[in-house]
Amino acid sequence: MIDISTENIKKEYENLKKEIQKHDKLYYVESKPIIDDRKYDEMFNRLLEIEKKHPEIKAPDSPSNRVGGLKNEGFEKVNHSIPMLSLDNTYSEEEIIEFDKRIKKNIKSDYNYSGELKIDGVSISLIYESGVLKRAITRGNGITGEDITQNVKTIRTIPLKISKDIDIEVRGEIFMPNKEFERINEERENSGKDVFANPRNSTAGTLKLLDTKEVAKRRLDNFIYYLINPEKYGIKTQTEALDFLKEIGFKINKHNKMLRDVDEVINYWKYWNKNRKELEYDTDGIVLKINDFEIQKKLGTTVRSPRWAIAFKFEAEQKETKIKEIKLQVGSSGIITPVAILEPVNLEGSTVQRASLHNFDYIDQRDIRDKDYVLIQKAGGIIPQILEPIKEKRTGEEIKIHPPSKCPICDSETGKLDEEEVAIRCLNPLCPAKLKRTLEKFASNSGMNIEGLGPKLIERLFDSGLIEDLGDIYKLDKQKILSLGEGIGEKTANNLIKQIEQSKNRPLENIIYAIGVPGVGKKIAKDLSNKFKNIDNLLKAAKEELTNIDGIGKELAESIKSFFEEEMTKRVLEKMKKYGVQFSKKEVSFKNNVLQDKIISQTGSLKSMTRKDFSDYVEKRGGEFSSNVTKNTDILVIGENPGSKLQKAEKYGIKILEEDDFFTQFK
Ligand SMILES: NC(=O)c1ccc[n+]([C@@H]2O[C@H](COP(=O)([O-])OP(=O)(O)OC[C@H]3O[C@@H](n4cnc5c(N)ncnc54)[C@H](O)[C@@H]3O)[C@@H](O)[C@H]2O)c1
Ligand SMILES: [Zn+2]
Repeated sequence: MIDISTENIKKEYENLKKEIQKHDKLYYVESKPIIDDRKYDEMFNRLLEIEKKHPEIKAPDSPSNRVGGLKNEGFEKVNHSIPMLSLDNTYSEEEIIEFDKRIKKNIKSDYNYSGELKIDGVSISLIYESGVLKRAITRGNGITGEDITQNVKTIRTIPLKISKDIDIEVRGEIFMPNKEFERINEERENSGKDVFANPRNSTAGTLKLLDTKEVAKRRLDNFIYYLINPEKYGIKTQTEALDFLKEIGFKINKHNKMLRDVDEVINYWKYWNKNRKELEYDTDGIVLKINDFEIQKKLGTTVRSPRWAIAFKFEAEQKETKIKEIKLQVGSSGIITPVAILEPVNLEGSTVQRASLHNFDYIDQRDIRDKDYVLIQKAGGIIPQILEPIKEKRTGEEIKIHPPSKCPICDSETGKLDEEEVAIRCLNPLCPAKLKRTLEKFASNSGMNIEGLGPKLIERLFDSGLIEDLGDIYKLDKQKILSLGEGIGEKTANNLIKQIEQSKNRPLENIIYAIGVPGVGKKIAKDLSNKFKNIDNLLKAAKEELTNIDGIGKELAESIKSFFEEEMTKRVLEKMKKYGVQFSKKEVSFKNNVLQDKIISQTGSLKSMTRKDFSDYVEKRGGEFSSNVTKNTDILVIGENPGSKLQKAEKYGIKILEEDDFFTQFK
């Protein structure tokens, strides 16, 4: 006879296992989860429950055998000195009380807890030899991790050297502050890339980057919370260990607290459950650790997690609301972003009435439809996010959202710039939506800096037909401006004309930024200006000349070239030229040209000046500063801890000079 209930359990188990494996991959490998942690934890706990009751059906490849963590090609695999474990977790007070009871039963002596915030980041092991940081390893599968030392060295709050010349291994969490998370996601959305679901995924994604320079640009931070082999330093408790770590130079979370009993634990949890949004980083619970290391040892660990610690997760507030409408917004680069307009609800202290749906893949993966009831939450405690539709509430009136084939503003064809992009764009270069936004950028401080030409006025100039492209700004005269009527007097008109006149002499880098070349921000605009000196050279630039510039890859080079090849760009530039806009870099004559026409690069940190000052130093003497080493580099200057540029320079046979020698030779 077949036992139906066992068969059913088996089926449930297999499905759960597959489902968890799928989400593990999305979460750990791709940093792109599509369900929230609570849902994941529910599935995982159910899996554990089944395995406990029916050990005979436990699969050898069960997710419960692995600790999980980030895995990626391209980094060296390293074994951990002792395993890096996960933590058991719970969402309920009862289970915390249970946990404490279990401890009490097993331990006869007095004990207390170290209460710590559970920082939602990526765990890291740091190895110091004679006080110097030698290695930084990810958790990986808990036994073997990956060496990401170069990336970790870019984090300013991780000491490269500690205050004692000792051998030591410590562990902690690398995280991305919420502000930085917001900034990066905004940048990604604007350039057509997929966004990160939360700061933790953004941290994981960043640490996996193969380009260390790119990592350095994202301001990661850290807290250290473990000391390996504390007895070596005569340390007996977790609280002492934290003090010691702080003393020798590590960053420790200042909200850690010694807790004497389960009531204090629950109060600590309650306090932070309520107040965590005041923190500038994301936390997803508290971690309780038995304070005394002797007791920790007695309790021991399982393959997955220590028995002397537990994570008590916060309630991420989730609310239900209804999508009133899905609006399509067109940005300055033509990217079409779907935005959900919601029935207003209060979520963690503020009213939420809209949430970006980011792109059409996001909608598709979660099957979100117009008029759906949806579950919302704040990512990193700040940005409202639609988690999932509540399918049970569907009435049949919900409308599936498809990527538009026509631009909602100008009705032109839409498409992708390249296969890897998730974003859909309006392909019409004259699209009014793009143009209004481009005009705003054009007039902004970093662009042509035309004070008084703000979004409202742009809108009016545009709607009245006075401006059809960027060049038309220079055709404006007082008469035309006054013809806009209401609210615009002599004074405003005169002032605007004066501002427009002055803008004709802005530096070349401002112009390059202002005309809105897709993917060209302030920094690249500056590099282009330094390299090409005038717009005609830039128009003629070969792709290789562009990719030689730091930060310009093949794709960007292509998009720059195709921008300048467009008829519309040429027409606009012609028009601007005709009306007297200056398109050359103003050459300053140097008294001292010791570095004339030389390309100088630098690696390692200099004693005497910052990188920025060094680059100015070089430029003031007629040279060109380049942040990477190519065959064309003339001199590489090396400071402390030189990086891989040194090997590159050696390979190309480039002249290498120590800092002091360089400054004596090229005063
Ligand atoms: N949404 C999804 O699709 C999905 C998929 C896989 C995993 N997950 C999430 O990932 C979790 C599993 O990841 P995990 O194994 O890192 O477990 P975890 O994040 O629940 O807890 C363990 C980790 O907490 C961190 N931590 C932060 N502060 C700490 C402190 N003060 N002391 C000690 N540790 C501290 C450490 O990195 C430690 O490894 C799951 O609980 C789930 O929420 C989600
Ligand atoms: Zn359009």
